[in-house]
Amino acid sequence: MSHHGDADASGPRIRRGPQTLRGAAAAGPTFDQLLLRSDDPRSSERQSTTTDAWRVLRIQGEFVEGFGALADLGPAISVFGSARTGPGAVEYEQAREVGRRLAEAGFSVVTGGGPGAMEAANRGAKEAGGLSVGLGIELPHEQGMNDWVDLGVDFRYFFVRKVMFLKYSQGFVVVPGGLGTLDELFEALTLVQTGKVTAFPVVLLGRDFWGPLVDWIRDSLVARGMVNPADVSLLQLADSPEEAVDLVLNTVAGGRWPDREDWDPDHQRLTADHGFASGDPQ
Ligand SMILES: C/C(=C\CNc1ncnc2c1ncn2[C@@H]1O[C@H](COP(=O)(O)O)[C@@H](O)[C@H]1O)CO
Repeated sequence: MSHHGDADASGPRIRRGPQTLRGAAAAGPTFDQLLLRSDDPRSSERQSTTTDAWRVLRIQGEFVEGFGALADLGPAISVFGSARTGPGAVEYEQAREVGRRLAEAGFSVVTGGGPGAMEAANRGAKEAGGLSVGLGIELPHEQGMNDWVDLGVDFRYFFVRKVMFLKYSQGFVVVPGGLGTLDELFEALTLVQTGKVTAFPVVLLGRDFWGPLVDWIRDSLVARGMVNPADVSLLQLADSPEEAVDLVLNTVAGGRWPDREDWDPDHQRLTADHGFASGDPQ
């Protein structure tokens, strides 16, 4: 699907679930906006209950579709990063190289299916002959799945989509990004920290970009007792695509990362000596 020509005389194109809409047909809220609004003018208690009940079924259907589409994916790494990093930018080329190296190592590459770093990682994977996966999201005025996705699944709900990233990936490479990237990064870290998932490697590519965030976590959050020092070691910093891919794949392949034995149930956190083979995140 090309991105070109989306905005013409009839206005920008948006997607609502399986529908692609323009102009008058695109008026009105998205499914996410309807779900999350608290001031729905149409909602008597009965209508609201009925509507939400149907939404639950739609959400259920989205899980079923996602699980069905991805069940046979095999080894996969997710790449998160800015939707706004354009071709030619250093970060775009780095994400592309990450996608390429992961594919060459036999891993499927999973992204949010959008533009920027997502497109770059999908592109690298496809160029290397790997399976390039996009978990798209319905957004107002979204541009649609990028051209480099081979297996694309669209979601209406961010939270359903996040489950798919976490369920079907053995690790994460995170390239520079904004709020969406931070959301995905911290979702993964929180689930590891709280023992909701078996831990997996999280590699941050770009020491200049991510270093200050890791410093802040250690110097402020750890220093104030809000984060266990061991949790900081869940993050691994890399300077190059090669290093990022090596770190994530070494950890997946043979590294020892936290499992249930490293979980301290009394304190609801990882023990400090779990031996995560991450190297120094500083
Ligand atoms: C803003 C633009 C396009 C938005 N399209 C997106 N499509 C798919 N996934 C997206 C999109 N925007 C954000 N995401 C998800 O969040 C991460 C990037 O967000 P950030 O705020 O840019 O860091 C990314 O990993 C996606 O999963 C085009 O102008």
